[in-house]
Amino acid sequence: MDLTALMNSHFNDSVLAMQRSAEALTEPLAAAVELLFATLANNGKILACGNGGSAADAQHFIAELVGRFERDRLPLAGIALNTDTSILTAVGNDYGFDQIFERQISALGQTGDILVAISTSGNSQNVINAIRVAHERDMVVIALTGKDGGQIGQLLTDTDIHLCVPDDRTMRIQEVHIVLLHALCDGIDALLLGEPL
Ligand SMILES: O=C(CO)[C@@H](O)[C@H](O)[C@H](O)[C@H](O)COP(=O)(O)O
Ligand SMILES: [Zn+2]
Repeated sequence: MDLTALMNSHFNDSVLAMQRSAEALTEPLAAAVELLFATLANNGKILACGNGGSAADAQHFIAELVGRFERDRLPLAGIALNTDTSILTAVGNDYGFDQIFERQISALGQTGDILVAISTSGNSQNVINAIRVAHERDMVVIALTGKDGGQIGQLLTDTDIHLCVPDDRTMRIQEVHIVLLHALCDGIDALLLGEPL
């Protein structure tokens, strides 16, 4: 086993995934910034969810809205739906794991809010259910997926934004997702505060 070659392949593969994503996703990413900014300016809020590494990404993104990204600014309205262990265990235990996000959207989501739905496969049932309920609330969805977009890709409407990473490996997709989420934060700050540093 040539571990050095294996480790090196991760850097090379990640660069390739970034390059392919830059070509495919720069325009919808800019549209997503405008949508998020308009929502926040209209007193809407951002709800985000995902499983596993994508749960970490969702809470990372929301922390940078509520706290800050690179520069001081007003706090922005966002909630990560995968962070409250009491809600997750109660809803998971009483209603099922597939409902852990949709129930929170039923409780908190309003027309004019945005759901940021993160799933590398596009096939996580609890994220699919979250999108269905968000649509029932007339919320717009920004979906971060990968592979072929999975069932989530089929579920999105023309008013939603689909950021589907053109790669098949979960880790590569997640690596691009974190760049997308940081770019969204930077874009929001640029519209709020002016040119980035
Ligand atoms: O972080 C990783 C793999 O890199 C895992 O924890 C991964 O997020 C989990 O297997 C998730 O359950 C995958 O869900 P999804 O991205 O397909 O919606
Ligand atoms: Zn991981």
